[in-house]
Amino acid sequence: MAAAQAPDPDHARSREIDRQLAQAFAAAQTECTILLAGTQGAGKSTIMKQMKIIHHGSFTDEQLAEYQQDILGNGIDAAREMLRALEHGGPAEDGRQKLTEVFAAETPSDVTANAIHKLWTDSDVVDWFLRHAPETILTDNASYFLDHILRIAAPEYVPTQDDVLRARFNNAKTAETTFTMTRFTFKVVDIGGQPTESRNITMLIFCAPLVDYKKDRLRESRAYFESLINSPYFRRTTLVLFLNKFDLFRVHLNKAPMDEHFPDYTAGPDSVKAVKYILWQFMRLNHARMAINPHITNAIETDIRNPSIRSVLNVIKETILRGACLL
Ligand SMILES: Nc1nc2c(ncn2[C@@H]2O[C@H](COP(=O)(O)OP(=O)(O)OP(=O)(O)O)[C@@H](O)[C@H]2O)c(=O)[nH]1
Ligand SMILES: [Mg+2]
Repeated sequence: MAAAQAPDPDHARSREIDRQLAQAFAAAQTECTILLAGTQGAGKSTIMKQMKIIHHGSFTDEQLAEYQQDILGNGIDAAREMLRALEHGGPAEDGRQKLTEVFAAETPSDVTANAIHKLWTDSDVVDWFLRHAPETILTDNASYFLDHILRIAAPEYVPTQDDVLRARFNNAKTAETTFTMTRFTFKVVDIGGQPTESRNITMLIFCAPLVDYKKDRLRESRAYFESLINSPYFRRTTLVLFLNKFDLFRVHLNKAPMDEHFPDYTAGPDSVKAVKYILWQFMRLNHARMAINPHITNAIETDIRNPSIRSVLNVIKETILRGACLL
């Protein structure tokens, strides 16, 4: 039987140094700054909303009520998008004409909502959109707001958490949030599409919308990613890549094959292979050879059985705390 090993004095000393460093670190830096970056519509504000929900609980009724007008605005924008889409050979010319007149005459009202609902549920319109898949023609969650237009236009309407996560707002409401864990305050700042030269950033989360594979916007997203991750300002920053909007991506893949946009892609409509290909497109820009943690995300997911953002955020917090020797 092997003799019990004597404690290694070097190891013990090393642990003690780690402990002292951790204490010094904790005393010196109790605030971690996390930057959220990405091109327009990538999902930064939505991720920030999820962080708020996870750390501060669901929105209060007062907070939800504040979003009422903006969400109705999302419904009206979605209806205008529907009209524009139907202009390209779509059916229901009379219904479209009627809705156009309502828009010209009315501020958003019951009449408007009824006219939108009537056109959106017209059987020819339903068939036409189903043939094309509404998610691929209309932006992001427009079809959700069209489905719910009567509810969100009702005078007594109070937004739900899902409505808030699916809506688009101007950045003023969600540009910064803080939450605490152990001795740390996490300050999350949405820097939008603006490159930053901030120092002492603990983590940079770059958000890339997978659905942009169909547009030049993926190129724009990659260029922004490349400039950030290779910047000397982030040499000591933990880098995270969120490949976001995976739910929409899966729908798009069936209607707009990847190889139509990337001739060298040959793995078909398999969404996992397609994501790996896009991930590779990002990773090959990592000239500075930084460690990058990629995650596939669906930022609107709140279902507890599929806690996409929640589990990713846990990994992120653990990574930060581990970096500070606190775990
Ligand atoms: N279905 C789906 N929609 C998403 C997802 N992430 C974001 N969205 C929606 O995409 C739209 C844009 O998301 P935002 O979070 O406002 O994007 P952003 O990056 O803050 O955009 P800017 O502030 O314009 O730079 C919103 O309607 C979101 O609800 C996702 O993973 N799945
Ligand atoms: Mg935003």
